[in-house]
Formats: sequence, structure tokens, C-alpha cells
Amino acid sequence: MRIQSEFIRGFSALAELGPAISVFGSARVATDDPAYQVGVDVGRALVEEGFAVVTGGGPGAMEAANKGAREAGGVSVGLGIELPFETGLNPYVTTGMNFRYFFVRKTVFVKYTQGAVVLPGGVGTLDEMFEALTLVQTQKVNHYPIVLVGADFWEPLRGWMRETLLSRGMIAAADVERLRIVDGADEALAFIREAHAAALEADPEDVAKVRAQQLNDQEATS
Ligand SMILES: CC(C)=CCNc1ncnc2c1ncn2[C@@H]1O[C@H](COP(=O)(O)O)[C@@H](O)[C@H]1O
Repeated sequence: MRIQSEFIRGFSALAELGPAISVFGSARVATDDPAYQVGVDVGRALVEEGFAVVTGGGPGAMEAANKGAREAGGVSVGLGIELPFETGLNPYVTTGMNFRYFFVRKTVFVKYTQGAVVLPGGVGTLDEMFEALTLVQTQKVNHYPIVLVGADFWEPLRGWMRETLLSRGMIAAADVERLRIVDGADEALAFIREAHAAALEADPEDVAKVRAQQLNDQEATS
């Protein structure tokens, strides 16, 4: 019951959200780390392109993206998680809620956004990135660009996916190529823009359908 009500709360909180992009990344990046500034730039660039920014609402890269989004006057969403060591939502979140369950929260990230920008991070970031990739690979989610920012950080992972996963037949070449690696906010935005435009072209009613689906879900669960 608790799980169900958390899904409902999450769906209701974001039902009216327009086009949005998730930003995942390390909770541990310090504000003076250059990676923090990349997060700020990503948040700002997404808002300037017309997207709401959705993060885990915590510190580090999440805070950076929320800061950029908020400072650009956009919708800055934080889907927080209740943890034993309470950190709370960062101060740049304009729309926030806290989840008890990571898996509910992960569903909400992918369901209510049209793509993901992934900044360098640890297991939490990898979990979110692979969740999104699994849903795309299995076509549970379509037209969902995933862009990894920071070639030096991400190339070794993609290399391992090619050399080990692909060569042993555990993954398709297309799945590896789905992960676009870029450097910096401008390149990340260019890819998201291109992918979003392609999605709209493939299905011009895409955004409208996403909206309608969200409203249906909300009605079905209320
Ligand atoms: C300093 C610290 C560990 C704070 C934890 N506070 C957190 N607050 C919100 N989301 C989080 C937190 N830790 C991990 N996550 C989730 O996992 C990702 C970061 O995990 P990591 O630091 O890469 O592995 C984020 O995208 C976020 O969605």
C-alpha cells in the first residue's frame, strides 16, 4: 500500500510537467569542482531550450543542475530520497517530493522525462543510467535519448561494454551506440535537441500523447 501510494504521489506531482529531461550525477561533487559547473551549465541550457530539469534533488551534480535550471527561471524538480543520513532537498529545487523507495523514484524519472543527461557519478548514477538503458533496450520506453557528459569518464565504460559485453554477445551493437558520449553542456544539449526533434518528427503527437497518458494515469489512480 505504501508503495502504491508513493507511485500515486509521484505521478500526481509531475502530471502537469511539460517536456522535461532527467539529469543524473554524483551526490559527492563539490561546488568548486569543474564538474559542478558543467552541471549548472547543463541545467541552464535545458531550461533555455524549454525543458524542465528533473534530478534526485540531492547535493553535488544534482544540486548543480537544479541551480542552473532555477537561475535560468525554469522548472527545477527534485525527486528526493529518504536516507538514514538525511540531506534533504537542495535549495534550488522549485518542485520537490521525497520518496522512500528508490525503485519507485527511478520509474518516475523515466516516465516523466523525455531523455536523460548523465554526469559523472558512482553507483547511484550508474543504476539510473542502466535503468534507463534497459527500458530503452526492451522498448518499454521509446525515443529516450541518453547522453553521457565527460568523455574521459565514460569512454572506458563504453569500451568495456563493447569489448566484453558485445564480444560475448550479451548486448547488441545498437545498445552500445545508444549511449552518446559528449563533452560539456553545449554538446549535450545539441544531442538532446536533435533527438527530441527526431522523436517529434517520428511522432508529431508525441508530446501531446505523453501529456494525455500522464493525465490518464492520474485519473486511473485517483
Ligand atoms: C552525499 C550523499 C551520499 C548524499 C546522498 N543523497 C542523495 N540524495 C538524492 N539522490 C541521491 C543521493 N545519493 C544518490 N542519489 C541518486 O543517485 C545518483 C547519485 O548517486 P552516486 O553519488 O553517483 O552514487 C543521483 O542521480 C540520485 O538520483
